[in-house]
Amino acid sequence: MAEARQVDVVVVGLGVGGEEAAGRLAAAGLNVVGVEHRLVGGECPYWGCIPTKIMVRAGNALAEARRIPGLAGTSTVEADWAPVAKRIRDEATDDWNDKVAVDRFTAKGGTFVRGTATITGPGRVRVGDEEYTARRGLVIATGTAAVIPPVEGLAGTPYWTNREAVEAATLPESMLVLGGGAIGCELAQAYARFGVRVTVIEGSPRLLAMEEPESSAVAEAALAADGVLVRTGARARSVAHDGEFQVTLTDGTVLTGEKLLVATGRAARLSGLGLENVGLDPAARFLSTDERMRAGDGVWAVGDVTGNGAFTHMAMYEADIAVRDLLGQGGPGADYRARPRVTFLDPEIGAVGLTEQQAREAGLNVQVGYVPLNQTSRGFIHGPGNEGFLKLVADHDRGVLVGGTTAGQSGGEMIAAVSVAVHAEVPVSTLLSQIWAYPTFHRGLGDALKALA
Ligand SMILES: Cc1cc2nc3c(=O)[nH]c(=O)nc-3n(C[C@H](O)[C@H](O)[C@H](O)COP(=O)(O)OP(=O)(O)OC[C@H]3O[C@@H](n4cnc5c(N)ncnc54)[C@H](O)[C@@H]3O)c2cc1C
Ligand SMILES: NC(=O)c1ccc[n+]([C@@H]2O[C@H](COP(=O)([O-])OP(=O)(O)OC[C@H]3O[C@@H](n4cnc5c(N)ncnc54)[C@H](O)[C@@H]3O)[C@@H](O)[C@H]2O)c1
Repeated sequence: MAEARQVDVVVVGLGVGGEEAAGRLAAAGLNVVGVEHRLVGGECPYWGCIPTKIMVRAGNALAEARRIPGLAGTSTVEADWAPVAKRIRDEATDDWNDKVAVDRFTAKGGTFVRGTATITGPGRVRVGDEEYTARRGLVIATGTAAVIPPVEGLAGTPYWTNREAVEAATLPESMLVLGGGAIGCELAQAYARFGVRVTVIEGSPRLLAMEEPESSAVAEAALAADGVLVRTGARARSVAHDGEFQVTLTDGTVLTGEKLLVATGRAARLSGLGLENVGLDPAARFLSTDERMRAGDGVWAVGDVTGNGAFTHMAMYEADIAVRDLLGQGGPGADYRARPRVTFLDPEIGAVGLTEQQAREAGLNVQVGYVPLNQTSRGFIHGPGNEGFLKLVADHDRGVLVGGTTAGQSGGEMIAAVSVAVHAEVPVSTLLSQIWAYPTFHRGLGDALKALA
């Protein structure tokens, strides 16, 4: 093996977090090697956020057109997946080619290496026959991969994960979805709106189980309105495939579908990375980090791999903190109190901070303000498609909001106001004196604040 090449930093995995960290460090003048074995940009642009939101946008256009009767005349809607698949292939993913992203990184002065990185010792990384020694340290940004549950018969069948669902040039006639979290729900609704017969099988008693129960109810009603059959509290006992999928539930029910999408969560794959060579536990679920994103001596970790929230904005946020630390620039450390998330259903479900239950479990003196969207002026005006609610969670003792959910049209936009309040700890008394424009959806936040009790 050739002598190890001396550099400043090696970034392992150039998904959202790694690309941001590597690009920023290279632009700052450091000698940076970025290693990626698939596509630079990672899950979000090629199989995650961007293509799935292109599907959601298209599905929402169909749904809105179907709301014309009763509001504005008549409409005839004929769904066609071809423009969606074309946008995903041509505009979003460049036919799953990352040349533009690689060039963007190298133009900043970074060295790109395509391959699988293994950590061989402190500051040392091997990719194929090459070895690199990083003077300042390593950034681990290896993301997560789909978890495939150990259901009898599932392995070996041609099941889909989000990757195949995103790459589909044509749609199946029917699809079973195992898992009713963010991926399962978003893809179920998008596919259903294009005429696919979709069944969601969720093991826990409700969809979007990590969110407010009201969010789960909204999600379930929205999917049902689009013709999706939702089976909650249902576990798959076995899977068989003979041209079509048969999923047998633990209660004996047999569900069939042309495709089976497995959307049962994602996990960091830490074994095989060589973490033991830098004193870290390869059997851990995630890489735990301090407030500077340090996972160990000379090792930083950012993005999904840290387990602090598998969202693109979290990967970008953590990359910024690691970059500042590596460059000795100081600034604020990681603070997860106001972590926002949006499930892109129609209605959109925005959320930030703690749910009511999480706040109670944290021992806070909880107050809740809840307003159904259809009871606000804008909800009334909007009519069809006005499902949703606003829910605020306050810590009465400190007089601040600690969380909130904004479900409805623009729910993902409305959450911004609650995020500011939670992040900046704006006193509830100050928020109560705020002027909210009429007749907006977000004006309902004023009502929810008044309802805090
Ligand atoms: C269907 C779907 C929809 C989503 N929608 C949204 C959304 O709307 N909004 C949102 O905020 N988030 C969304 N997410 C989550 C978002 O995609 C992730 O949070 C984000 O991609 C995390 O970035 P990351 O850099 O941590 O990891 P990744 O993007 O997974 O990148 C990690 C990279 O590391 C590479 N890698 C791994 N191991 C090695 C190795 N040993 N050597 C070299 N390279 C390696 C991988 O190939 C990969 O490119 C979605 C995810 C999915 C699956
Ligand atoms: N809009 C967004 O920001 C967005 C969209 C998609 C994904 N994501 C990110 O990706 C992550 C992964 O998404 P996901 O939907 O795969 O995971 P998830 O953890 O959100 O949901 C997985 C669901 O599958 C269920 N489940 C697990 N095993 C099961 C089984 N054997 N049978 C039936 N149900 C089972 C779980 O109870 C859970 O509800 C999300 O948590 C989120 O961080 C974000």
